Formats: sequence, C-alpha cells, structure tokens
Amino acid sequence: MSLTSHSSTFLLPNLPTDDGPALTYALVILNQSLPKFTPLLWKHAKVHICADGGANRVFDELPGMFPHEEASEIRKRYKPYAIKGDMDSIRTDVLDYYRGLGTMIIDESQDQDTTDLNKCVTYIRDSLNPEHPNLCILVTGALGGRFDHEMGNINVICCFPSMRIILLSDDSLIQLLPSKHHHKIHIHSSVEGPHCGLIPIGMVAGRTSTTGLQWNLDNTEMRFGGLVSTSNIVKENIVTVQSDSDLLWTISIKKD
Ligand SMILES: Nc1ncnc2c1ncn2[C@@H]1O[C@H](COP(=O)(O)OP(=O)(O)OP(=O)(O)O)[C@@H](O)[C@H]1O
Ligand SMILES: Cc1ncc(C[n+]2csc(CCO)c2C)c(N)n1
Repeated sequence: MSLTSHSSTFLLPNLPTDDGPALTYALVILNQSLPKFTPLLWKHAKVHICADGGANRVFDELPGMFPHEEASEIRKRYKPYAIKGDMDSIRTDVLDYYRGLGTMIIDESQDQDTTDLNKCVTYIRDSLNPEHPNLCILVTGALGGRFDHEMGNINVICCFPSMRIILLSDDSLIQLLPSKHHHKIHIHSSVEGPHCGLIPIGMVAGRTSTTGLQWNLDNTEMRFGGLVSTSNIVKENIVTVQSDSDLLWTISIKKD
C-alpha cells in the first residue's frame, strides 16, 4: 500500500523547499466571503479561477484587504485567469470588468446538473496536465454558509477522488483521504489544529487505524448513526491514517 503525504504548507508565508516533492497549486474562489489568508493562497497558486459569483468576491473584497492601495491596482494585480460557471450570480459589471482585463470567461449555463465548483475542477483537470501528480486545488469559501452548498462542495471532492482538493474556510479545511493509500499528515501547529476529525462519507468505514491523535482509532468501525471521530485533538507533528474506506480529514485553522 502506497503512502501519501499531506502538508498544509500553503498556509505558511513561504512554501518550504525541503518538504518533499513541490506541489503545484490551483486556487478556486467560490461565492462566499474570502478568507483572510486569500492573498497568501493567491501568491502560492499558479492559476486562479473564480466559480461564477466567486468573481464578485474578488472584485468586492480583495481591495479591502489592502486599504492603503488603489482598488483598481489591486483588481488588476488579482486578475482571475478564468471565470467558469452557470453565470447566474456574477454581476454584469464584474463580468465586463474582467472580460476587459482579458480573463477567460467560460459560460456553462446550459449545464444545470453540476455545481460551479464541479465545473471549475473539471476545467483544471482537463486543461492542466491531467497526469500532474503534484497538482493540488485549494478552494476558498467552501465551508460555512448554506448547507446544501457545503454538501455539494464535499460531494465534489468525492467525485474526483484521485485529485488533491482542499476545501477551506477561515476556520477549517477538509480533504479526502482515499482508502487506496495510507496517509501521513504533517501538522503545522503554527497555523492549524489542534481540533480535528475523521469522518466516513457515504458508507460505513469498517476498519480505521490512526496514530498521533488524542483519541486514536484501532481497527475501529465508524458510521453515521454510530461513531464518527469529531472533536478529536492532534497530539503529534505527524498523524497517520489507514482505513478500508475513503474518509474526510478535517482540521481547524488557527486565527492569528
Ligand atoms: N453559502 C455557500 N456555502 C458554501 N458554498 C457556497 C455558498 N454559496 C456559494 N457557494 C459555492 O460557490 C459556488 C458559486 O456560487 P454561486 O452563488 O455562483 O452558485 P449558484 O449555483 O448560482 O448558487 P445557487 O444555488 O444560489 O443558484 C457554488 O457552486 C458553491 O460551490
Ligand atoms: C436532482 C437535482 N437536484 C438539483 C438540481 C439543481 N442543480 C444542481 S447543480 C445546479 C447548478 C448550480 O449552478 C443546479 C441548478 C439538479 N439539476 N438535479
């Protein structure tokens, strides 16, 4: 069984160079308040894509994160590469503005069966090197807010189990740990933890074992309607997880 490493280095001011193979980050901005660390994620990412109304957030909220600079300068500096979605939430003035700056506009209003996040992940998968083993998609505004949207966002990470996708809010992150790998999670305690959870999704998780947690699992069954590991606490710099089922890993993000 292969071992996959995970590390929230994208929350650090500088990406370490000695932390295993470098990841290439893509940033997807959803239509919710931007987390305060959005400029940091933008700096680390190679490509920046807004899901429909996510473009309104970049236009409206990013200038406020740089109160001493001209809003127009900030908007030009933080120009999305593409805006994709069913275009029912982006304002016309915002669409016109970014079209004028040369942003690619991908209107998929004919597709009312997949979410805007799904459309953006599909675009990244198909347009960037699909075999890119070190591609990691960071998604802002994915948690908190409307529960149907939150569940839709979690469903997207389950729809693309072989891609690294991390759902983010100001308070926490969520990623999928596919059962076909063992997982080694490097904890950056300056920016994340200690609260964490391991949650089965869609099925009973028959056997899960962990190390590095206050309440470790030892071939333990988890299921909705029974045990799921919430309000757990990270105790070591490395957490390991192995399971016979895909699990969601979630960890709190520290406020500074
Ligand atoms: N309140 C929210 N909570 C979590 N995610 C959200 C929320 N609002 C939007 N999103 C995410 O941002 C994406 C783009 O948002 P947008 O408002 O453009 O979507 P939408 O499909 O028009 O939504 P609606 O269901 O309101 O028509 C959504 O697909 C969803 O992934
Ligand atoms: C069973 C079922 N439930 C809901 C929708 C609606 N829906 C799901 S994704 C989407 C696009 C949002 O931008 C919309 C409208 C559907 N099509 N099928």
